[in-house]
Amino acid sequence: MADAGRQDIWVEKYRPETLDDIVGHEDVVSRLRSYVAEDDLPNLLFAGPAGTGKTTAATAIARELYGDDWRENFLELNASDERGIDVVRDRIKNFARASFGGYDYRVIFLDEADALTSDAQSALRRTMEQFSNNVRFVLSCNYSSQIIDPIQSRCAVFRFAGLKDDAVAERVRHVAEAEGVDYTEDGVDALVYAADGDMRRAINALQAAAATGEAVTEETVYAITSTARPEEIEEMVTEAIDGEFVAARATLDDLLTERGLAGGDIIDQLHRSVWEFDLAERQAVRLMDRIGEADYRIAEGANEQVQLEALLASVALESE
Ligand SMILES: Nc1ncnc2c1ncn2[C@@H]1O[C@H](COP(=O)(O)OP(=O)(O)OP(=O)(O)O)[C@@H](O)[C@H]1O
Repeated sequence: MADAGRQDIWVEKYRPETLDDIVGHEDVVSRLRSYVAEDDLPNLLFAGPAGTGKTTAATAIARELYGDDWRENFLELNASDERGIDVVRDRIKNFARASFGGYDYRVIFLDEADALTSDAQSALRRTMEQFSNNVRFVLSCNYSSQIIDPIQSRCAVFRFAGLKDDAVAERVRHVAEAEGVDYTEDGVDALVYAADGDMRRAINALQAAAATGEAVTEETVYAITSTARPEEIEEMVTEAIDGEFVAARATLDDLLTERGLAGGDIIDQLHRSVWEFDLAERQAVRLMDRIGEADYRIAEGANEQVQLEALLASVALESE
């Protein structure tokens, strides 16, 4: 039953089962494949943004090492589990001590390892040492810099970069075709743009767009994902650069209030597009500087609308 439910979710249904099916990350996959071939797995640290295949790679390794027995020999834990490091440690201990069905070691995948405090990471390091004979750890995090050195030095570190647009597009087409979804090419482009390298986001958006019962087009995708079209962002910036602050502010207001976009997402989109706009280099550099400032202030809790308006105002003032 539970499995049938998971199959309704396309990101699960189309999660690659083997290392070969993982899209992108060719170097990472080939190094992982050689560990599996030699049945000699070190502890691993996977670092990179969400939805790029870290969990998928860990489960693919387990499937390849243990075949049909993979579920009994693979434990997935989330480090940010609110019950804390003690519960995580207890579960690791129980799993590592249970009897082994003929394998030398089991694999524990610890997601969001960077959510652990340094004290909790030190405790984890001791646990890793305690079970180094019969457990291999795969730790997953967004930023390896958040992982304490003694853990990093005990792991082979792999970087999962955001996925390339071509890779996302290809996979999205594959899923759409397998599900018999009608789509347009501009719909795929919009999915790729909205996903920004995150395959989970692309496939989830595809499923949500397909659920409308209409063809997956640019319009449906931008509406569903609360993403501004690149042209809208460019229009807003161009207005500011031309000194038309009132018009730029109205475009911003429309994105925030009518379309319901989050200020942080607009900053991200601006950041991605700066070098694609038709701007003189000096203007692009100035804009980048303002984006950095607004991003920092928003992250510190400042009002998003005020920060974005201030960004546009400073660009508009420079045009004079
Ligand atoms: N490289 C990839 N190739 C094919 N599909 C992928 C890839 N990366 C992600 N996916 C798809 O996106 C879904 C989510 O990926 P996964 O759980 O591996 O992400 P993650 O990197 O572990 O993210 P998080 O850090 O949020 O846990 C998968 O179920 C799969 O459908």
